[in-house]
Amino acid sequence: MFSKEAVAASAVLSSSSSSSATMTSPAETNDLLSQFGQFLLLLHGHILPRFLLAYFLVYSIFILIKYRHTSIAATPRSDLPGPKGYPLIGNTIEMAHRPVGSTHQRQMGFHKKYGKVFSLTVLGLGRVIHVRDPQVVEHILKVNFWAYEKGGYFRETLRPIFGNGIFSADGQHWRWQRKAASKIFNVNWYRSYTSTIFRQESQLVINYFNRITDMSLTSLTKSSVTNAPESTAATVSLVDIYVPISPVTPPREDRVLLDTASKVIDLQNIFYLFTLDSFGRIGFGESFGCLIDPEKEVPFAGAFDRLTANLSLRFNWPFWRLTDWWTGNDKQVAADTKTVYDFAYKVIHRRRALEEKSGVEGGGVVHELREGEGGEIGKTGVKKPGVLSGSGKDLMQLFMEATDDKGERLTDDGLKDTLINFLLAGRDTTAQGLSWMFYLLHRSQTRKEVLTKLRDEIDTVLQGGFPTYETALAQKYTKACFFETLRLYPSVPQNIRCVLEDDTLPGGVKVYKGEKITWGIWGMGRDTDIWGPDAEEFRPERWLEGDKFPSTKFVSFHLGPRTCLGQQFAYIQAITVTSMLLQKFEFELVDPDNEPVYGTSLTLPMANGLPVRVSRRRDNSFHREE
Ligand code: HEM
Repeated sequence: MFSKEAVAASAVLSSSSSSSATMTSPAETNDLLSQFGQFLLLLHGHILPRFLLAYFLVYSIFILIKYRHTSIAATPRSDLPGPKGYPLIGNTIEMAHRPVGSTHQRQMGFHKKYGKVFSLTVLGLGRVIHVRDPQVVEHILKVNFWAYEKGGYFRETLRPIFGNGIFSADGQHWRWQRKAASKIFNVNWYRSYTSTIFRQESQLVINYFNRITDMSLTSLTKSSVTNAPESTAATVSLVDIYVPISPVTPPREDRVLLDTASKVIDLQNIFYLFTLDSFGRIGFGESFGCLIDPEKEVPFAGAFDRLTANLSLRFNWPFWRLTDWWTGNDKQVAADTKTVYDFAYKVIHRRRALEEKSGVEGGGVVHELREGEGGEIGKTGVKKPGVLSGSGKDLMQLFMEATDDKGERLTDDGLKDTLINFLLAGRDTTAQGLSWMFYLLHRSQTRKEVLTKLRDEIDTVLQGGFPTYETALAQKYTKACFFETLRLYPSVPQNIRCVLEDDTLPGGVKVYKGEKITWGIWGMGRDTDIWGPDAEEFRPERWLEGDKFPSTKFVSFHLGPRTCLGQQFAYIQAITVTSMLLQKFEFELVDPDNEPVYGTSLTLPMANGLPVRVSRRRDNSFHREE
């Protein structure tokens, strides 16, 4: 049973003890010393590790018992119900488990079992309290806003994309950004600038669909736009703006035209291209050129998509450092971050050069957007085809002009973060909302009359004309369809805050500093306690009856001081493109009976896009000249 070393050690011990009783010579002393040295070596080489091993085992057993249902270093909340977790990792795996949609369903199941508040533990996050009550969510986001923050975990995990921008900022830094941005997102800007761009970009989608459906209507031909010179002038006209950032590009990996013969396109992909191009022009006056040829890949868009998908995986997976290193994903993230940053800095440096030349902040860029001449306003207040125009400053110009309380301006780094934060905020969210709306409008379970009512409203308000800021406000049913979509498929399906100081929630549950508190927007939108027995039904009428917006039970655009800055922007954009597409085309889902699978993201994409057949609208009594 004993190893050779242990026997030798005991021999050393016994020989040293027997010789200790007699006098020793120096030679014997040396011998004794060397034997003692050997003994220590053996102790170190054998017994000590055993001692350490034993200590380690006892400690591990203690840790295993202590954290038998929770993640390591998290103390469970004995006063709150919740699912038991696995030893040392708590509920980490089940909360990160794929497919993504199942996370929302699982959370909904836990609420059914444990009630409106439950707690669990997750590695990296510690104790996480899940809440489901609109009053509690309102308390966190509005009533006691200052007791909660985004916190370090959020900031560090998502740093490559958000940097110090508005999305991850807390405290004073957030306050400044919010104040500056609030001044920019106003009615005048929507009316004269963003609405015009939405219309023009929607027209490019129509041009593409016309090409697909073999119609030859193209008000902006491909050649007229790809040959346009790159714009650096202070005043930029429409044709100047349509500059593809990378004119020679490979075909897209994620294809838009899925089947040429039966005219099947991925509508979600089209909406991504539409919101990206729109944002390029609104953000810094240059289109990414995606809609000029939707079949060509735009490297920036590819890098941006991969980056957001990879970072969202990190957010849900505490072992990401290890797995990213193992799979080499960290290199991909670094390369994509560089592509995105390089692009942002290129835009900023161009503006700085213009600023220097003109002596005006940001270069004083104002975009003149022309869409044709000589029209008139119709009886309904709607502008007739071919008469629209607008002008305005882009986001970059407006942020370069903005100053903080001390009169200081944003640095290049600050501008880069701002650009990327707004791009992220404004691109995927609206594109996904639009995709889910087209899915809901055309799936087999939805009453046919919903689409009929929507078309009727579009035809009545627009009378065959183009949508404007004013018509978008008049289209109440269209807006209701969009909000109803976001209730069932919120673009931000889950949110989280860090508790900054101990607090008591409505209903009496205490939360403590350092805890995380989360609410599932996806689940709240389907909760029958909140929305009534028909909660799961797509029924836009509810927004025109009792459920008026804003309502504290609708949290898809958030609430309180950090409420979404772009909500009006988003629904005007959505109403514009929806109206222009439904004026001209009919859509048929390739799979009308099944819900699309959810993709991996911080937002709520469809994993496999939205394949639809597109054809020219047959019952159109209004014909719009183009
Ligand atoms: C369907 C479309 C959209 C939805 C559902 C949506 C939803 C949200 C949500 C839930 C938040 C809160 C995030 C948080 O603090 O945790 C938010 C914040 C924000 N959104 Fe949106 N958003 C949409 C479109 C847009 C657009 C188009 C823009 C701008 C162009 C925008 C700009 C912002 C900004 C700047 C914030 C940060 C506000 C702050 O922290 O003070 N959003 N949005």
